[in-house]
Amino acid sequence: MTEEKPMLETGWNLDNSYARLPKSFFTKITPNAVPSPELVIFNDTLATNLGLNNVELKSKDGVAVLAGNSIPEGSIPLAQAYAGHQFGNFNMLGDGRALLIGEQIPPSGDRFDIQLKGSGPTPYSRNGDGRAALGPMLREYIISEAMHALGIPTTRSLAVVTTGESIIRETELPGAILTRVAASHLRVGTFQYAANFGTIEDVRTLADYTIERHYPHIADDENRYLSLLQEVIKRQAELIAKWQLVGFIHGVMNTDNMTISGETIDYGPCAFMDAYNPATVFSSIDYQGRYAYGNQPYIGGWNLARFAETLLPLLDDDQNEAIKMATEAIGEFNKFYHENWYAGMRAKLGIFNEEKEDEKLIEDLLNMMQNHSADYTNTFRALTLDKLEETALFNSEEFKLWNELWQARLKRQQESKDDTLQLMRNSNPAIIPRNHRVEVALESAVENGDYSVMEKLLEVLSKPYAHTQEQMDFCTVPAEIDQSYRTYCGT
Ligand SMILES: Nc1ncnc2c1ncn2[C@@H]1O[C@H](COP(=O)(O)OP(=O)(O)OP(=O)(O)O)[C@@H](O)[C@H]1O
Repeated sequence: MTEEKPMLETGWNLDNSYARLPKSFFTKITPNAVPSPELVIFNDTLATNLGLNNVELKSKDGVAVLAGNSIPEGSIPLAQAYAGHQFGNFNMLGDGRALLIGEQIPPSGDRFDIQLKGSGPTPYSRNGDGRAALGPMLREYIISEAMHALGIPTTRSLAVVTTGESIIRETELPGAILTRVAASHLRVGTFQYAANFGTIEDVRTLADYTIERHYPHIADDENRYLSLLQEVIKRQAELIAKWQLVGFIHGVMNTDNMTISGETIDYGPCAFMDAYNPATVFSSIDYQGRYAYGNQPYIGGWNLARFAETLLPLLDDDQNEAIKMATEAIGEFNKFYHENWYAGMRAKLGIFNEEKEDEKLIEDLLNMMQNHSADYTNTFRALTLDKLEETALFNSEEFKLWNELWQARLKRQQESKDDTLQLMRNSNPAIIPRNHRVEVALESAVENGDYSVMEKLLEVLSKPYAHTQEQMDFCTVPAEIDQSYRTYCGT
């Protein structure tokens, strides 16, 4: 008698709350099958956290789901409608190459969107082919996971499968699908879509849905829609401060790339800054420097003002009153942002409490770093490890004076040297995903099918605050970084 094999439980436990919104918010869609899906990278830890069965998901049937060739039980696949300001211009957009297969509810009871990016055309594809190339999907995988390890709210990456199909960009490229995991895919652009193409009731429905999903504690507030605006403003202020503190440049802060949950989304032309310079831009299409590092907080405020506009009819029947409320709320963004950034900067310098002169201490350091083209990450790392000779500033008189002031400042606080050091270690990463490292890993994977470089990189990036020699060797910036790695093209 043959032994009966136990059925493997897949672990999928999908709900489709988004599909219960009015029909205008999405289009139900069956994914286009791809010829020969192959799993190339898989996030075991994340899969486990999602309550998924790793073994099953990596099997042929499991990979078919990650490729959109089969739909898991309980899934209602759909493309989400949204609009957005792209480089300041308003457009109707929507998931043109992605679909939501549902919301996974692990035993913890949390809810996570599971989205396939690169899964084929949708009614929102406009002229696009609905597909994604392997390189950019691996890039999103690496950087989003690195951001998570740095403690920055972000969408996550569960897997990348190659499709067996070539796609045409400037050249022929291997196609791929990324499984993206997010608190939700609600964007400022989702609200802009409802406000511009729907009714006030649509905006209200969307706002109520958002409150229930992300901000249930404000549900009974006197003006829940004002509270929603204030909460999103707070989360974005926290998020953008975190970006600035690690030198992350998002690169394409269009309103459709700003989430309502406060997670970082869309890793297109993003990168981490090497030499400190607020004017740094990575995207090859950002001619005006709109999305330069130093502009990110301003753009954050601009995008949130667009969000506020969508909520005006819900804030107050008297529109003058509504505008007043919204303006006041938006005005708070700068304050929240600055508080978060300033606290983070003090922590980077090992400072626990606040003194009036701290702002000047920070400002002076940043100015010196800019004047000497000092590497952002490595300067703070050198301060953390007391290896001042490793900073580009070391020989300058100005720095010597600054260092004396800093040391005196640290002596004025009660915390022990060890506590100070620990604070700095926890606030200054030893390693970030340097663009040239990422590009080398991608080249090896895409050109040679060798994923070992990427896997090693992911491993090192998963412990960014471990200041071990091995970690730090990864952080070295070669003198001759290939400048072509500094611009980004193609999706
Ligand atoms: N190859 C493509 N085919 C169809 N639509 C596309 C394609 N590439 C981008 N789009 C659409 O163009 C818009 C802007 O693209 P962008 O590159 O910012 O987004 P994305 O990376 O595809 O998606 P996301 O913001 O979800 O990460 C989106 O609506 C996107 O769906």
